[in-house]
Amino acid sequence: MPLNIAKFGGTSVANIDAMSSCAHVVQNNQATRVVVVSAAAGVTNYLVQLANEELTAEQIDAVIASIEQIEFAILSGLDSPPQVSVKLNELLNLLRELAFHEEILHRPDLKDAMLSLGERMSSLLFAELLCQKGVQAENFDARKVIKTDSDFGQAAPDFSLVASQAAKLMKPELSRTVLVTQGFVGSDEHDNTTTLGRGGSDYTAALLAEALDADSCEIWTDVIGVYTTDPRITDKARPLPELSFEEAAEMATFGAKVLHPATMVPAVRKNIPVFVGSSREPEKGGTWIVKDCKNEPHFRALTRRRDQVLVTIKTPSMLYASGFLQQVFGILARHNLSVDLVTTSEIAVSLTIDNPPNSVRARLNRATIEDLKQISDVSVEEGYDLVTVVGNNMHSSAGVSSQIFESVRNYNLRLICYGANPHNISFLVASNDSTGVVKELHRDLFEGE
Ligand SMILES: Nc1ncnc2c1ncn2[C@@H]1O[C@H](COP(=O)(O)OP(=O)(O)O)[C@@H](O)[C@H]1O
Ligand SMILES: N[C@@H](CC(=O)OP(=O)(O)O)C(=O)O
Repeated sequence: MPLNIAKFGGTSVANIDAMSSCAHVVQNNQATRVVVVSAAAGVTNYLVQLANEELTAEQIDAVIASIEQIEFAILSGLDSPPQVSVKLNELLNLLRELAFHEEILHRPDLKDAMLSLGERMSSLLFAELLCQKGVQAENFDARKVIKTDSDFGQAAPDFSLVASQAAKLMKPELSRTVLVTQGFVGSDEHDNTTTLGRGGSDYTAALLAEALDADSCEIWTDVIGVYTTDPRITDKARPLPELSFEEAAEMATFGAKVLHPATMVPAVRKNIPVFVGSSREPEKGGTWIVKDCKNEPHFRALTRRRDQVLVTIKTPSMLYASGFLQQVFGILARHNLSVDLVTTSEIAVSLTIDNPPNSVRARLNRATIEDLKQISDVSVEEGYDLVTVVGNNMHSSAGVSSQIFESVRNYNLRLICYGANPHNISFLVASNDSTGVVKELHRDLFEGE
């Protein structure tokens, strides 16, 4: 019997109507035996607020009330037995306890316990909805299987442990019941709750697909596939029927929010096709992400990643010196920052760092800058976005770069990264320009066909 893992994102489980569409999707595919759900849309943002912001008691109450409103609205749409509302209230009590915990702003373990609650509530409610629709389904605690390190907020899974736990605890159940589990959530060796980073439910689905040797992994969301660019940027964007693993990984890494950047890693390891489609309009089909595509166009898609910070580190002692870059990257690694673009000159190195709001962990912080200042002059510029052209053989084909640069000739490109791999060309532009840059590129590279 083939096995499919279906993941439903936040907008797909935002309310009872959206959840009902997801239930249909599950019912229509007998192979779907594992369902991964995200928190209802908006809930994780509220939880991040409670975990990271200094709020008054009234403000905390107001945020909790907003979460309760979302969860109770779903509950009221269910014809649910009393034990579901008892369990939901237990989770909400835990939320209240953590929100008012005096150490919540300083303890990453408590933050992750809090952040997990959105997924724990939605999986409870979705499992119940499936049962009411006549599907034999059970809520399953992902923390028993998604074993990770203790890097709270961005925990890394231990693949072999995930595989052995899934084989032991999930596989034997699948002939009996559909398991509805939480995306984004795991646990470390001491059974502390961990989370995989924002958007991490896609990653959970791919990890379980790998661990359970699934035949496919479906990512159900609010768009009918992966588009040539974010359809919110231009209504000319069009869905792609097919993408390669490499192209999808580049798109995810460089900002296509529809997929978490790590999603493709387990899929590639086991060559598992990944489908992206809309849970509201499943009949419209979607994008299949596969190992080998029928064609490999130079230009496949455009992505934009917002909230980039440009850090320039400048020191005359870099001239003819060795070991300076090592020092810089050592400091960034100590502060857990990952760098995207890097350019160097004789006495300066510029690099970009992701600095999104609503991140689980503070990204660029004062302490990092202070440490960098110990070895050099540092300037920090905010207000940039990274625009990336994703495609194939871009570094080895004549005319590719001239087409791109001709298209954006009226914009100031602050930093360009070209040819580090054959699948992308990236440049940093002022945030105010990025919509225009993507639209122009889209028109010139994708709308003439
Ligand atoms: N290339 C792209 N193709 C499709 N959607 C994209 C792309 N880039 C960004 N997106 C955005 O990703 C959104 C879906 O991701 P997300 O909001 O995280 O969904 P979910 O809550 O289902 O996980 C879409 O609504 C769309 O605006
Ligand atoms: N709820 C988590 C994990 C996630 O993947 O959500 P979504 O599938 O809605 O992007 C978040 O908001 O980050």
